[in-house]
Amino acid sequence: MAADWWNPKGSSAMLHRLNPVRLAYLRAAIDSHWDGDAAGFTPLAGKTVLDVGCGAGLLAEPLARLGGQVTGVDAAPENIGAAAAHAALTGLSIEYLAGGVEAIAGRQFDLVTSLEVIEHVADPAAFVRGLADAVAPGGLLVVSTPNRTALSRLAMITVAEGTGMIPRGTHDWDRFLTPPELTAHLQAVGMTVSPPAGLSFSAARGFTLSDDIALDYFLTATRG
Ligand SMILES: C[S@@+](CC[C@H](N)C(=O)[O-])C[C@H]1O[C@@H](n2cnc3c(N)ncnc32)[C@H](O)[C@@H]1O
Ligand SMILES: [Mg+2]
Repeated sequence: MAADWWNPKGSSAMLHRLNPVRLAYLRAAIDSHWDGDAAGFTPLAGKTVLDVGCGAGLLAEPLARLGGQVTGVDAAPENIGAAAAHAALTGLSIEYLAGGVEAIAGRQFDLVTSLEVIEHVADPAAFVRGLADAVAPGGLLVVSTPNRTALSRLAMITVAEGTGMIPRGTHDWDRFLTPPELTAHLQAVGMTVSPPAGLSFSAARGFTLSDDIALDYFLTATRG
């Protein structure tokens, strides 16, 4: 699967389709948190960024293009191999490390992202603690994940896995966290959490940012 990551029609097709929408969300979160200029090209200039569960770098690369000094970590070494190979092709300087968040060994970052990862981890409370510990004072954490609803079961398991849009067995619906559950995990480690933003899908418009959090959502949290 590692080599297939950057194929927009391959097994990560869904993540490719999510990318424009989640970059728009991240851009707005970055500009609002650091009071940036929404028209600037490099809102992350001078900022360190950690992307946890980076896969082959689908998000890490655009974050580097926004000016961030980006580190990506992923539990699967073959994904890190694919990520490093792709960054070399595109000429981007990104630090990639295999492992969980512990791979960064106590370092802290201005922006920490972990999109579509926590639904795959065995111990979400411990994972959230690791994310929070990696956020520098004054920093920002952005997480996205599927909600645990009848809609997410239908769309992501029955339809997406049933038709092969997402590889079968990718998701365990019972592990999905609702926004209140994920918010509670973040608050338990001292983070201040903003209300969730929805990532919804319609046949006519594809993926869009919306108030509808039934399918998938973002949470933004700050230290303090
Ligand atoms: C669905 S992919 C998302 C990739 C990327 N964040 C994106 O949205 O394009 C989930 C990734 O999380 C990684 N992963 C799962 N559990 C992890 C953990 N505990 N620490 C770091 N990476 C993890 C997997 O290897 C996989 O690459
Ligand atoms: Mg997932």
